[in-house]
Amino acid sequence: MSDSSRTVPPELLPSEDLHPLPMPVINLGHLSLDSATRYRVVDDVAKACRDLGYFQVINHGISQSVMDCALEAASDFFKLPNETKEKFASEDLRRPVRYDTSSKDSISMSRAFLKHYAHPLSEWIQYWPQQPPIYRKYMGKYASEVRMVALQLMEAIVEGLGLGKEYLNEKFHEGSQLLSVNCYAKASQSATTIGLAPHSDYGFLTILLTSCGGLEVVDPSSNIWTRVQQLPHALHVQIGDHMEVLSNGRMKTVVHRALLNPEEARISIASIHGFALHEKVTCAKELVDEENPPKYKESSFSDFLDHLTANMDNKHRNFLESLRMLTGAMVFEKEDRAMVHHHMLKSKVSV
Ligand SMILES: O=C(O)CCC(=O)C(=O)O
Ligand SMILES: [Fe+2]
Repeated sequence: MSDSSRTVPPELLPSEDLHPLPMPVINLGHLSLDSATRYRVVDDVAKACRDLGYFQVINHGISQSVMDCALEAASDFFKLPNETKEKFASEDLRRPVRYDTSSKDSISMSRAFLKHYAHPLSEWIQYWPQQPPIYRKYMGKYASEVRMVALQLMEAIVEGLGLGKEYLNEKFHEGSQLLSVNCYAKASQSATTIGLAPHSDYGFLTILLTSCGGLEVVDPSSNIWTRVQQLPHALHVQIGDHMEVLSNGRMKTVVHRALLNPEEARISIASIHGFALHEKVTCAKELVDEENPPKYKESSFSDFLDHLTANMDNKHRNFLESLRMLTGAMVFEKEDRAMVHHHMLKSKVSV
């Protein structure tokens, strides 16, 4: 990418439609086969996380009908009358359930979303919408199954980082799961095609289920927006801010956005996995040495929520940047990363 492109506003950067970059595909079922096969899959996951930060998983154990039912429950929720949905409207980021329409964000006008916690399910499900009647059952089933996928992936990722399969296992099991359930209008010719502005997710891992295309990710080697082409039955997985911190920068958070689909309205369900609310995430001490000093300050999910609240009016300041520790040796890397964060101007970090 030439230097001049650094001045182009991110929303005007073209998507790499003609030459979609290869998307690694991980067969999750192979993680539980013999140790040589597992080793190869762990290696593939580690490579995908280091080189790109995103990949797709197939053979993940969630049936198509469970995925379809979750999408149907979400779609039916957004069809409810506004008065019903707005009962969940709140500015308070710590509410168990929040409904909003993003209309305060200047470039995200066409998205409505519902966010709620999902783990432990028995604690949170009582707050979820009771309408449509299928919502709790279908979304609950998907939430618990997708959490199992996230736990298997976390094991593989920490193993791939050389930390061992059991690393932080208990904390991941006790961790939080946040569902971000999004509904985007069909693109109309007069309006902007951006549904959700560029941002990164705060957690370790996001697993995304969508009804049709619209997600784009920044390819880290070219800094070009890349359209994600979802394989049938696959789930899209991407690294979040806290994985960049844990891996001490070996893995990078993924900047992504959602465009409106010109053919149909779109539903997406992002399942974001992190530690429990007050549990601090630090750079793994095993990945810190003289050559690799810690690059980020410790932080928790709760710190992230505080950061969002404090920066409501300053969307230029993203969470990960606020954690970055600047020492002389890191100035280079900071410059290197400047382009990626350039994509996030005007962005909203996503809860
Ligand atoms: O709708 C999508 O494809 C992305 C959703 C997303 O990034 C989020 O909810 O954080
Ligand atoms: Fe996101």
